This record gives sequence, C-alpha cells and structure tokens, in this order.
Amino acid sequence: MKKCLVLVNPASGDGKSMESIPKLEKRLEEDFDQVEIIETKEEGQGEKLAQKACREKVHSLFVIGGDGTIHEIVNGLAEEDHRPILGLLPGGTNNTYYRLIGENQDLAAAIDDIDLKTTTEVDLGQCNDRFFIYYTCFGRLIDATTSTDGEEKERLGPMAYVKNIFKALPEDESYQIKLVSDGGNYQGPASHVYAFLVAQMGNLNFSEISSSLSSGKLYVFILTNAKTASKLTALKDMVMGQLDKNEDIQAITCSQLSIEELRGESVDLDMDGEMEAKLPAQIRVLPKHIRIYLPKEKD
Ligand SMILES: Nc1ncnc2c1ncn2[C@@H]1O[C@H](COP(=O)(O)OP(=O)(O)OP(=O)(O)O)[C@@H](O)[C@H]1O
Repeated sequence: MKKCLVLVNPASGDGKSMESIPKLEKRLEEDFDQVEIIETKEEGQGEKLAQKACREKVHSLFVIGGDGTIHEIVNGLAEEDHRPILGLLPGGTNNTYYRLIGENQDLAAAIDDIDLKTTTEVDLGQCNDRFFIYYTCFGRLIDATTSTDGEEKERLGPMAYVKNIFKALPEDESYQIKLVSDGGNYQGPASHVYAFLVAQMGNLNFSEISSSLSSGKLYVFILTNAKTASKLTALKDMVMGQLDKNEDIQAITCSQLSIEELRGESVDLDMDGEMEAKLPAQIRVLPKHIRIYLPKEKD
C-alpha cells in the first residue's frame, strides 16, 4: 500500500495553511492509497513524526511550513535507512529553501505545481550531531537574522532582516578561528563564517559558482575583517553575486571541514535559521541524501 503523510505546521506563515488541505488531499488521493494529515502541535514534534514515518516505511512525506519546519523534518529523516520522498510546500513566511525549487510562494498554487512524477536528490549537511539542508553559520549578522521575530517577518517580509542587519552592523566583533578542510585551510580573525550547501539565497547568487542542490560541496565564506565598512562591501558583493571576489572574504569550497575558536569563546552556530550547535564543529556534506519532488516544468 502506497501511503503518504502530510505534516502541517499551523503556526508558520500567516497561519492559514489548513485552508489548502482539502485541495492537497484531493491531489494526493489520485496517487496514494492512503493519505494521512497531521497538524504539528508544538516545536520539535515534526522531527519525531518524520522519524516515525521513516520507520513505518511511508512512501512520501509532504511538509507545509517554512524553513524551521523543513529543518525539523530533515533532522527526523537524516539518520534513518528508509527516507520518504519529501514534498516541500511553502507554508512559512519567507520559505527561503522552497524558493530554490519553486517559483510560486502561494500555497494553493504550489499544490497545483508539484509534480508527483518528478523527483531529484538533494544534499544534506551535518554539523556535529545535527543536520541542515541549506546553511550553517555564525556571526553578529546572523544573530540579527535569527532575532527577527515572526511578527516583524509577517509585516516587513525580507526587509525585516535588512532592518536588523543594519542595527547590528556597528557592533564590531571578531573571533580567532582555525578552519581545516579538504578544500583549503584558514587561521586568523573572522567576524562571520557561512557554509552553504547552495550558494544562492532568493534571487541572489553569492558568486559565479554552482547553485545546484546536489553539488556535494560546501561553499564557505569567511568575513575576515569585522569593520563596518567591510561588512557593507560584503553585503554589496553578496547582492552583486561576487562574494568570492571581496578582498575581506576568504572563499573555500570543500566537502568537509572542522572549525574551532582559538580563544575558547563560546560561539553558537545557526543551522537553517535555528541555533542548534556550538563551536568546535565538524561539518560535512551528505551527498544526495534526500529525494524531493519538484514543481512541474513551466512551458
Ligand atoms: N503547533 C505549533 N505551534 C507553535 N510552533 C510550532 C508548531 N508546530 C511547529 N512549530 C514551530 O514553528 C517554528 C516556525 O516555523 P517555520 O520556520 O516553518 O515558519 P515561519 O517562521 O513562518 O517560516 P520561515 O522560516 O520560512 O520564515 C518551527 O521552529 C516549528 O518547530
């Protein structure tokens, strides 16, 4: 029997995701013998339900939520032998990962768009004992993005991040790090370190390198100068897609790395927007670890 599970985070986005459930259910019933819908009740439950779905050999797992919800679900899947095919549907506020695969941010339209016949495999990252699907990073600007609350995101959209980024800019702070990887090493000051599985956010390509979802690579950017001016040029180069050409940025492409803070400062790591790890960290790519459905090709 071909079974699918739909996990809905009713707290993500504008809170109206449940209105689209009948439409999704109707579509899925054409392809699956059994369709189960579960609304998550609290943070962390999505991860447990995803793990259970693996053990019950569920064929496909559809997820309606934003980046935080996807992050939970992939953590539930990552270490299981049987991993259902993931159907990602944009139910969050920003849906930054979904934007990499689908043009339509409207949930009802995305339900029409999803192609149940076309899948692709995507990379996953592991950082110590947790997993990420998009990026892991640390630094003051990151604190600014993670301190952006839901109400602000709802009201201002991506501008909410920009507002908090500018608030955080003058707070110069630098760590002393040692990074060792199979693509190069770096030892010295760093105010920010980003390790992306996909070197793209929204329409922004950070550099000319691949924006494939399964390159098997981590694209690491180290901002070596904590001065406000450097951060501003880094932001400009990020927008211009030439982050790896900035003289205050060390760009390294690798598949695994270790990173530590040499003065022993406590540094929190953000993974897909969730603060879940600390330095020192071992980070690696799990190539093509998750299979996902893609939206239909546009004519
Ligand atoms: N029933 C619930 N009540 C409150 N929080 C929940 C519930 N179910 C899940 N969560 C938590 O809600 C958090 C936020 O969800 P999510 O990030 O998907 O939405 P968002 O912030 O609107 O979207 P985005 O991150 O794409 O901007 C997740 O960390 C998840 O653990």
